[in-house]
Amino acid sequence: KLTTWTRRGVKQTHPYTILGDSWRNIFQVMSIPDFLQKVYYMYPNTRYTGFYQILKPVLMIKNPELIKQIAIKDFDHFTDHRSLGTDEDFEPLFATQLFFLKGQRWRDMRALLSGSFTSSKMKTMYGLIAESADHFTDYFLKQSIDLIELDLKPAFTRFTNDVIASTSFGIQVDSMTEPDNQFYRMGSEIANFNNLKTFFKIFAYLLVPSLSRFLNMKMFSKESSTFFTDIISQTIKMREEKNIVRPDMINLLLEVRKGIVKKDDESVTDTGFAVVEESQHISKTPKKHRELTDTDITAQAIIFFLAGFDTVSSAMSNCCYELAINPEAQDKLREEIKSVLAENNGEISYETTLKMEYLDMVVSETLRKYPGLSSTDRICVKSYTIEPKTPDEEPVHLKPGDMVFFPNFSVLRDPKYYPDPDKFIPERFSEENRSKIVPYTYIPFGIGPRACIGTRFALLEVKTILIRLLSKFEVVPVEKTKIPMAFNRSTLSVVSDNGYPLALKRLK
Ligand code: HEM
Repeated sequence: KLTTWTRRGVKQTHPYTILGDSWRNIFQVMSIPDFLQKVYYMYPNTRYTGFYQILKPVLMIKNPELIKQIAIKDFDHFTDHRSLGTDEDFEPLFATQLFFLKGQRWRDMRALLSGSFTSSKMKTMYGLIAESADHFTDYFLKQSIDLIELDLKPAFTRFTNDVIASTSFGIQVDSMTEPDNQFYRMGSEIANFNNLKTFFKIFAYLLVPSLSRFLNMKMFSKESSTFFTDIISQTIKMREEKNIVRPDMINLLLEVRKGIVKKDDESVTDTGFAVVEESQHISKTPKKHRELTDTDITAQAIIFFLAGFDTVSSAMSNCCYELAINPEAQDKLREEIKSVLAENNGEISYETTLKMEYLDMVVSETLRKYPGLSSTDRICVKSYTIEPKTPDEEPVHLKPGDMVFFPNFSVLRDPKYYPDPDKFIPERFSEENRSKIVPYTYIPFGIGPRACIGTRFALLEVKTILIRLLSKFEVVPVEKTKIPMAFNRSTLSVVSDNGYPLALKRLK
């Protein structure tokens, strides 16, 4: 019987012996957000609840102050994410990605990469994002029909694919007009964690890593690893031989490798309320421990792809879904877009994008209702005790290897922090209301030194596409649009189970 948490004095779920609580997700009886809600509300007045991911005991931390304590104040005890069993000598392209690196290796890499995600670096890359957004909008503008019915998610996925191809791999593709291009095919293959084969690979890694190694079961196919490695190494070679400078991520990483540190222009406006500032932990880490190899650069370009492909297209889709079913919010946003553009001679630039306050409120509220990842984990790396705060709590002793879990989705939908949590209310994030948000409850990008590194990039992409789309089209619901949304049961992200059937209505 799985009773680890009961024995440690923690209230726990009622798991099955072999699959723990995961049977609901394995057999897709329940979506992950719905499962989180079930555990979160099982013992309403507790700060934490124990549950089991297959056989692994996991402690769900529900209280925002305790989340802060673990993720920020006592971060040194919880520096890592759960590993998927692969390690550097077995599959370097997977294991050296920032998300999976551990301890000092993670700190060094994060410190090296963080300088590439500042506001002024985003401003430099804005032109590339805007170019892909123009191709995307032109594709629809060229169609001579007034009402284009489509599933918006696959369309946005093609857009985010093209942005990462351009900004992280240095190549230009237009996946709307060339739907079968090789980059999109290979990218979709590595980013698809929902197929049965990948599911069993992950299952095997978690249960018997040695068997996975023995059977040489790698996360990426040989074809896709070779494809991405070749693109990066050819691009690096060409840039070094011909002294080519392109305002993209590869260029920034090559500068890091050469030790070129360009001073950031701190006057550049930031991309939005949801930005997570880089932590002091990271800025204090020495910048140059180990040189970035070509494999390191490829692995990071791949994680930017994996982390930014589905999350960003989901945010765009969820936002358009909400705007379609809340037409007054859509009209208000379009008014703002039109008036800021009129004040700036119709020019859409990095600066004009960030002048749009209601746009920022709409995006912040979208990420509150639909955080890209419904939860995130931390592994205890140094023994730790959660001291009791109430008479019914006992000290909870955590040892290295124990796993804690932040239910981002449930915190962001908790009526204690966000009244009427299922309603889409951008005004929660107006200048005057922001200060009322309870600290450490706005966590769509995670929290602490290990939070998302790409927050600015993600917000800029979402805003860039929304401005273009909404200035030319109205997004409207169609018969198949499901209200309210039911969540997809096979993914960690917070997305609809019947896609995003909507229509783009050309503005007169
Ligand atoms: C709306 C879009 C996005 C959402 C909602 C999102 C959310 C997240 C979350 C929740 C985490 C885990 C944080 C934690 O454990 O506390 C994360 C990590 C990460 N994200 Fe994002 N993300 C988004 C877009 C992006 C983009 C565009 C990039 C890169 C260009 C990116 C790169 C990363 C990386 C590298 C990590 C691992 C950081 C580390 O372990 O140090 N993400 N993201």
